[in-house]
Amino acid sequence: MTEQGALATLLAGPSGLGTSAARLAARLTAVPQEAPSPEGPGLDPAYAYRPWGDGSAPPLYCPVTERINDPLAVEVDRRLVLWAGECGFDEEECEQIGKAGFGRLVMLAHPDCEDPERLLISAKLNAAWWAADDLYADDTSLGAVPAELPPKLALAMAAMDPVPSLGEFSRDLDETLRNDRVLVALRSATDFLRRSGTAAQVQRVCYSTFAMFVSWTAYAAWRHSGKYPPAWEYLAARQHDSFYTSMTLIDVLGGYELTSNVYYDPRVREAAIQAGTAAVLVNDVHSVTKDLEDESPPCNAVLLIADDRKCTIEEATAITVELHNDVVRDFQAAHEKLSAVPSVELQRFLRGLRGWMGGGFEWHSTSPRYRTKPSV
Ligand SMILES: CC(C)=CCC/C(C)=C(\C)COP(=O)(O)OP(=O)(O)O
Repeated sequence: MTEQGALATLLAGPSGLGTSAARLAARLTAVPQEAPSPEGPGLDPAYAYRPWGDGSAPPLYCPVTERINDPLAVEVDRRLVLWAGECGFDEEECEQIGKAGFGRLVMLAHPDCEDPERLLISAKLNAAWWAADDLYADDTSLGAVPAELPPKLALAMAAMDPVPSLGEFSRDLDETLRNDRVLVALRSATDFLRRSGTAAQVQRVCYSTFAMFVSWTAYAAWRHSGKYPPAWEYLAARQHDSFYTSMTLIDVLGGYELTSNVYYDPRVREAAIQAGTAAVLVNDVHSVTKDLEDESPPCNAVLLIADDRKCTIEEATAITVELHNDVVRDFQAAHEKLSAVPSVELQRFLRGLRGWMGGGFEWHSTSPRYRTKPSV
């Protein structure tokens, strides 16, 4: 099969109702594959076993970090904090946003973007998502109340994806959208994305955010009832509440577009969800101490596995690391398979997913947000 044929095969998809998944799978396996490396996938120099935390847990198998440019991170964070103030966050909140280093996160996670203003697209959206996550969903000390979350998220959707006017019924909505700093941030960040992204890219960001919100409401129900779920159920929700949402911006920041039919091709989507899930498991292993400090701890893979298996946090951490490492290996294999497809945009995007994981690891390892408080 020619390389053009491989792309056509990838994009052709099933041809009608009743076409079985097996037929699609057969087509995809027809994509010519590179001979597997005799050393095995683990020795790809783009990946490494990376120690993390205090070094006592097993290392995370993770892509290496492609770029560390501290002056660029400082500049993105400077612009981000100014924007946060314009959205209505107070001085202390702006300081917290600056300290967390969401600008540094995007510098690390989008190695193919040099422009601080373009990086700001991702920095603003990530900061706005985290503000909603902390203030509405997770952090009891910041006023998050599980029973109040769903209606807040409905308004968050209206902020990102403006609804047409309904005359007098829009007045209160408009006022609320102007006066709540989280909603202002979500609206402003999405408007900023609209200046550079195509309609399809913007809507893709909105809808993946809304899917993430559904998972947040599941966590809220579990916290409200005090009936925490088994780990498998949490992980099913976590796959739609992952850094996949942040990764929807990879091509926007790279200055190209992965067209929707390629972006949503099941093979590409699977690889993207694997990357997002792996990256968010890195978040869960780094968040354990922070989450345990909450009087009603948010859901976290390590804590739920410990509860399920009646094991220690250390044992549950090791299980979570192993799960993460398997997901990364699955992503690596998917990337290798798709590397035969002759699409410059697809290849850049897949590399972008890998780069995001490598940057996300570095950020979690260094952000004060996940630094455990020194014991006194
Ligand atoms: C908030 C955001 C950037 C969304 C994408 C990834 C995601 C859902 C999170 C990192 C939020 O998860 P979590 O609440 O566990 O994060 P923290 O541990 O509070 O940083």
